[in-house]
Amino acid sequence: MQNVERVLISEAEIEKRNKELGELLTKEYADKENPIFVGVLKGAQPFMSDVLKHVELVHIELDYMRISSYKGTESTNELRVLLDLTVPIEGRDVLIIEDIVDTGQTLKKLMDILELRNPKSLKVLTLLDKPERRTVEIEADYVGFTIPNEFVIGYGMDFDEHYRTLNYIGIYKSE
Ligand SMILES: O=P(O)(O)OC[C@H]1O[C@H](OP(=O)(O)OP(=O)(O)O)[C@H](O)[C@@H]1O
Ligand code: HPA
Ligand SMILES: [Mg+2]
Repeated sequence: MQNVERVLISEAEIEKRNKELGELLTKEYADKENPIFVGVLKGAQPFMSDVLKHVELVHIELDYMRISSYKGTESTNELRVLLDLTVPIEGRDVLIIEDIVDTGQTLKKLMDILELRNPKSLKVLTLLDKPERRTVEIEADYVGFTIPNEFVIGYGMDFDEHYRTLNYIGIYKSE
């Protein structure tokens, strides 16, 4: 496929890991009273839907936020909240669901915003973690895969809004 240097994580590997993560979340959130899972749009959408197929709980509320910063392969350092939660999270167990933690700027900003609303707990699930690029100190609680310092596309992740529909994760090849 054009502009895919190579496949980094196949569809089958993603599926296998999603099942493990879903089963883990099922255990972790079974006894929580009023949990809410927050998907970060747009990138986390395919991962969130697929992982939730393996979460065997019916008492979890779902909501979404949208924060955007990337132009091409670089963070603009100008983070904007484009869509906010529709419900209060005070006193609730909140799980942020991300596709990737790269510099960590997006997650840091999101956590700062949500902490101010006094949740009972605030945890993070990310499909991918790219620790080599971190510019702020922040770690996710649950990680699907730790990846090298490469720009990735597919399975929700874009290069200028393209490639999100690939069913695998590839390394982007610039011309
Ligand atoms: O750790 P960081 O360097 O901040 O990068 C990670 C963030 O960047 C991407 O979002 P993006 O701003 O591209 O929005 P999108 O999900 O709509 O593509 C990704 O979905 C994460 O939210
Ligand atoms: O490697 C990446 N690919 C796509 N979007 C991203 N946003 C942060 N890092 C990445
Ligand atoms: Mg993006």
